[in-house]
Amino acid sequence: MKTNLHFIVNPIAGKGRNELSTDMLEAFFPNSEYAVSIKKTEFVLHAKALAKASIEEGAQIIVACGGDGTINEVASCLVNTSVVLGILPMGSGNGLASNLRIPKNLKKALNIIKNQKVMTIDTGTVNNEPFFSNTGVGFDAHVISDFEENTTRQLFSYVQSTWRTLKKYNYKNVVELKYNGTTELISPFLLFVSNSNEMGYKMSLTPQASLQDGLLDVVIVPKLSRFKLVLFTMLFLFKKHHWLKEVRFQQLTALEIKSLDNTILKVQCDGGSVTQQYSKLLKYFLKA
Ligand SMILES: Nc1ncnc2c1ncn2[C@@H]1O[C@H](COP(=O)(O)OP(=O)(O)OP(=O)(O)O)[C@@H](O)[C@H]1O
Repeated sequence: MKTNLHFIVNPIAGKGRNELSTDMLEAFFPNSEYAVSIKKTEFVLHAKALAKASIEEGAQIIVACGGDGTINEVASCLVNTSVVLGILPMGSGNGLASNLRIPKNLKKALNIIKNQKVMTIDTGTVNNEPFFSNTGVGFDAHVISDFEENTTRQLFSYVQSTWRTLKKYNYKNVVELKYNGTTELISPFLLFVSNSNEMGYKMSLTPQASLQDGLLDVVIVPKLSRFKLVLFTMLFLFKKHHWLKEVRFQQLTALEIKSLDNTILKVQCDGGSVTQQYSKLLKYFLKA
């Protein structure tokens, strides 16, 4: 019986203009052994609808071709199913693919799919919405929110968004955190929850995180002085932010973040979808 293999391509991810040639796919996946289907996303969340349709069409492997946002949309539909997720990194940061050591080189990445090297990874949820790489409430969410308004999706756009956010970010929010039997109040600069050891572009707030350890790695950073903010940024670039005493790390399987002043929290989930994810109470869980 032929393997039913579907590719869902986000044409605007990364540098944009992403395409897959049928000829190239046929060379890897001959018609005699595979029934290949290629679908293109046309709008935000389209990958989700296409993945659901592919499952109904009997796909056994669905390949997300894009960045962490595309992977999130496709993989969300595959959790707790027997359908296998494939990844062709075509995004900007490609954090999850990099953590999984999936090369950006198309042919090498296709070889991994062809060899059907399958592994199981942990899945996090925030208010029941799955995430696979990371999510956050705080500075990262505001950077992503600014980034979403950019027309280009490249490293320079992230740098611009980070700079703009640094200038305007304020710390009015007070939130209550509940985890591991502890409750604390914090006015956060950063509350970053990660399953993966990479955010993209080889950068990481949680280099020690593992996709298979059954734990979420959380970085908690309170409001910082301007001097400490610059220091934090410099240290982060060299993965040395743990040198600052204000930076705390936790490993956990459940976390609750509650906005105490009734402010709606801005949330980023796998580097996108900020507008879908505003809430006053966020419940995070890890499903190993
Ligand atoms: N045709 C389209 N037009 C506009 N947006 C789209 C289209 N297809 C998909 N999208 C949206 O593009 C967004 C970005 O996708 P993705 O995260 O995969 O790329 P990226 O941001 O460049 O990469 P990374 O997340 O690795 O940095 C997703 O939120 C997705 O819903």
